[in-house]
Order: sequence, then structure tokens, then C-alpha cells
Amino acid sequence: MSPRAVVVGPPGAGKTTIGRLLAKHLEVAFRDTDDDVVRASGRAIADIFANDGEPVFRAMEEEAVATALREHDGVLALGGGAVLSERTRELLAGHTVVFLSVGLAEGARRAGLSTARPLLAGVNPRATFKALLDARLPIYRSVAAVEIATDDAGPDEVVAQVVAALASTASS
Ligand SMILES: Nc1ncnc2c1ncn2[C@@H]1O[C@H](COP(=O)(O)OP(=O)(O)O)[C@@H](O)[C@H]1O
Ligand SMILES: O=C(O)C1=C[C@@H](OP(=O)(O)O)[C@@H](O)[C@H](O)C1
Ligand SMILES: [Mg+2]
Repeated sequence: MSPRAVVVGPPGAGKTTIGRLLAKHLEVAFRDTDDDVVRASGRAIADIFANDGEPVFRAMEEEAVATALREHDGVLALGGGAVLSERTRELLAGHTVVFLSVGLAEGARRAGLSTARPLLAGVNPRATFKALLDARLPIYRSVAAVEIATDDAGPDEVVAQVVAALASTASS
């Protein structure tokens, strides 16, 4: 069993939104590893970051991703930082991975200053977001077979582009 598509990318790229719509389009189930961590721990992500720190969240996330990759055959959205784990990157090899990209201005606008995303809740979220994009861009590219820029496309258009890209990947 393997997910039809695994969606990666920075916060605000639309992994959760597009993943859910893509699953609907493909008539398969949708799963998001952020939700899995919240359900398994019974806690909000911001609470885990604030009280236990990022490494504890990353360990929970790594387990959630490994389990979901094993169990889920629909569309799977990862949290934006899941690919920081080497084990996760290794597990992603052999899966159909879609990278949704977003630039600094649009990504920061979409991710907002929401406290639900603790990594971006500091004093200068824009600078934090820029550093995050710079550091992670090569990592997202290294795990994904498909890259879709989402800055200038609404959700339905992004889904259509993902569907087309998946079809051409499957036939190549
Ligand atoms: N292509 C898009 N165009 C405009 N807004 C979008 C697009 N994709 C997502 N959004 C909006 O951006 C915000 C973040 O989306 P979300 O799916 O939570 O991103 P992620 O899971 O990658 O962090 C949400 O408010 C969502 O409605
Ligand atoms: O980029 C990150 O490190 C994170 C992204 C979040 O998910 P989204 O990318 O879905 O916002 C969530 O996993 C957590 O706040 C950490
Ligand atoms: Mg998300």
C-alpha cells in the first residue's frame, strides 16, 4: 500500500488545502500528518513546540509520517518541516512526492502570523520564513518528482496542475 501522492512544501504552500481537494478529485481519502500528531498526542502543535520543544515535535512527526506512508493509500500531506528528517527523506524515496512551492511574499501572507504555526510566531516572521525557504528549497526538490508553483494560481487551478503533472509522471 502506498499513497497516491505525498504533498510537501513550506507552510502556506497549500499542502493541506490542495491535498484535500486532490483527494476529493481522485476520490480517495485524505490524511495530514499534522492532524495525526495532534490526535496521537492529544495536544495542539503549538503546545508541543512551546512546552517540549521542536525536537520532540519532530520525533512525533517522524513516527506519524512513517506510519502514514505504511497505512495510507490516498493523498497524504506532510507538515512543512517533515522533510528535515533524514529517515523521512529515505522513506519518501519510491513514493510519488509533489512539491508545492510558494514565494516569500505570498507564502508569508498565506501562513500569516498564526500562532498555530509556532515556527513563524517569533519577532520577525518574514525573516524566519525567508531563512526557512532558503534552507529547505533544495530539500523539497530532492524528494519530489513534481514541482508546482502556487503563487499565482487558485486552489482549483493548482489541483488541475498537480493532476496533469501526475498523469505525465505516470506515463513517462
Ligand atoms: N493556491 C492558493 N491560492 C490562494 N490561497 C491558498 C492557496 N493554497 C492555500 N491557500 C490558503 O493559504 C492558507 C494556508 O494553506 P494550507 O493548506 O494550510 O497550507 P500548508 O498546509 O501548506 O501550510 C489557507 O488559508 C489556504 O486557504
Ligand atoms: O514548516 C514547519 O516546520 C511546520 C509546518 C506546520 O505544518 P504546515 O506546513 O502544514 O503549516 C507544522 O507541521 C508545524 O507548525 C511545523
Ligand atoms: Mg498543512
